[in-house]
Amino acid sequence: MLHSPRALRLRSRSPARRRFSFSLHSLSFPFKMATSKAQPESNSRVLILGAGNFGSCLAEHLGDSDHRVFLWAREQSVVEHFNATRKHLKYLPSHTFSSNVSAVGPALPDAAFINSMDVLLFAIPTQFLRDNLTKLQPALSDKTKLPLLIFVNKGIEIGTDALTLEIIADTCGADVAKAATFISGPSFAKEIVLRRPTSVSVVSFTEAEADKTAALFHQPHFRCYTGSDPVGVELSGALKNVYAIAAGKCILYTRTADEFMASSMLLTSPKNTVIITRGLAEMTCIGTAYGASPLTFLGLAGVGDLFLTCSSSSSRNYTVGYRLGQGETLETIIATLGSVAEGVSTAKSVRNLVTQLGVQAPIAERVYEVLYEGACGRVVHFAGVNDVPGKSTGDAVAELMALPPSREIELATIGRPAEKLLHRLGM
Ligand SMILES: NC(=O)c1ccc[n+]([C@@H]2O[C@H](COP(=O)([O-])OP(=O)(O)OC[C@H]3O[C@@H](n4cnc5c(N)ncnc54)[C@H](O)[C@@H]3O)[C@@H](O)[C@H]2O)c1
Ligand SMILES: O=P(O)(O)OC[C@H](O)CO
Repeated sequence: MLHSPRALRLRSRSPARRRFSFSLHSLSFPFKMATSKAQPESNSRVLILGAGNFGSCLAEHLGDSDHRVFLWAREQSVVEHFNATRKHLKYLPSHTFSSNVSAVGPALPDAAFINSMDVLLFAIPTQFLRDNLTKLQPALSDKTKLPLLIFVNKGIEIGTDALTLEIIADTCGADVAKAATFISGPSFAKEIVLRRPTSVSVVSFTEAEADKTAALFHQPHFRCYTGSDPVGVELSGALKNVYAIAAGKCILYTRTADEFMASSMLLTSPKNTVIITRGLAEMTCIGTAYGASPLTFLGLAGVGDLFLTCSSSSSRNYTVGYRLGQGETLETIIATLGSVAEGVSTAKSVRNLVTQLGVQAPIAERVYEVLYEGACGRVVHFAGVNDVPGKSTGDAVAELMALPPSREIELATIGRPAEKLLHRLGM
C-alpha cells in the first residue's frame, strides 16, 4: 500500500541534526552571515532553475511533498506543453507531474517573482551558471531576505577552474556563497521520481541552511545527511564524473587484442574495481590538497556517487566513456547524448588543478588526454601501437600500466585554494 508521501515524510522526520562531524580543516566558523527566510515545513514556494533531467525530477520530488513548485524552462514549447498537460516534452515524457508543479519561462523570472520565493534551486549545468547568476544577482541583493539557495550541479567551470562556490561569490557576493547549500550524492533523476531509495549529502558553510534544505527534501525514500564541507562535496561530485568516463571506456578492451593488458589493469571483477578504487584515491588526494576534508570523499557524495556512476549505464558520463570505446567521436557523442555529461568539461579543469596542486592523478590525466589530445575512442589493435596520431585509449592504459610502483595513498594538505576561497568569503 502506498502511504501519502507527506504523511510518510512527517512521520519519519528525525529531529534536526545540529552537530556536524567535520568543519573544513577542523576550524569552526563563528561568523555572522546572511541566512534565508524561515522555512515553513510544507507549502514553501520553490523556483527550480533548469528544467532538464534533474531539475524536472526534483520538481516532482518537491511537488510530491506539498510545496508549490515553479519549474523554469528556457523553451516556450516546454513551458506551454507542461502547463497544458502536466507532462514534460523532453524528460520523463510519459510521467504526469503533481498538480502543484507548474512551468515558467522562457524568460528568466523577474525580481518580483524571485522575491516571492522561499527557495531557489539551481539545476543548471555548471558551465551556464555564471551567466544566469549574473542576471539574477540584482534580485538577490537584499541579504536580509535571501531565499534558501540550493545548488545540485556537479562540475568545475572551464576557463576559470572555479567551483560553484566561487562562481556564486564572483556573481552574487560572499554572503550568498556562504549561505548556499549543495546537494550531491548517488542520485539518478529517474530513480528519484520512481521513489527508489536515495541518500544524499546536503552541505553548507551555514549549518542552518543545510538543515533547512534537508528538511525540505527529506522523505522516506530520500534521505538527507548534512555536513559542512561544501568544497569537498563539490569536488567529489565533479571529479567522480571524470572517473565514470574512464570506467565506461574500460568496456572497449573486452573486445580488442589488448584485452590481456586491460584486464590485468582495469577489468578485474567487478569490471571497474581498479578505476573506482584508484579513482577514489586520486579524488581524495586532489581534494585534500585543495583543502577539503579527506573524510568527505568517503561519504555519499564521494565514494557513494563514484561507485554508482562508474557502475551504471544510466550515467551519462559512463555512457560517454562507453561510446568512446565503441569508436564514436567525442563530437558525435556530445551532439547526440541529449543531456549534459559534466565530466567532459570538468576533465579540462581537473588537469589544471592536478598541475597546480602538484598531486598524482594519472587516471584523470589520461582521461583528459584521450578526450582532448587523442583519437577519441578509435580502437587500437595492440596496446601501445597507435593507428592515429595522439593519445588513444590503448596508449592511455599502457601508460597507466607502465607507471613505476608508488605509494597507494599519500595525502598532502596544501589547502591553498580552499584557504584563498575562505579568505574571500571572510571566513
Ligand atoms: N540527471 C541526474 O541524474 C543528475 C543527478 C545529480 C546531479 N545532476 C547535475 O545536475 C546538473 C543538471 O543536470 P541535468 O541532468 O538536469 O542536465 P540536462 O542536460 O538534462 O539539463 C540541463 C538543463 O539546463 C538547461 N540549459 C542549457 N543551457 C542553459 C543556459 N545557458 N542557461 C540556463 N539553462 C541552460 C537546459 O535547457 C536543460 O533544461 C548537472 O550539473 C548534473 O551533473 C544531474
Ligand atoms: O548521468 P551522470 O553521469 O551525470 O550521473 C548522474 C548523477 O550525478 C549520479 O549521481
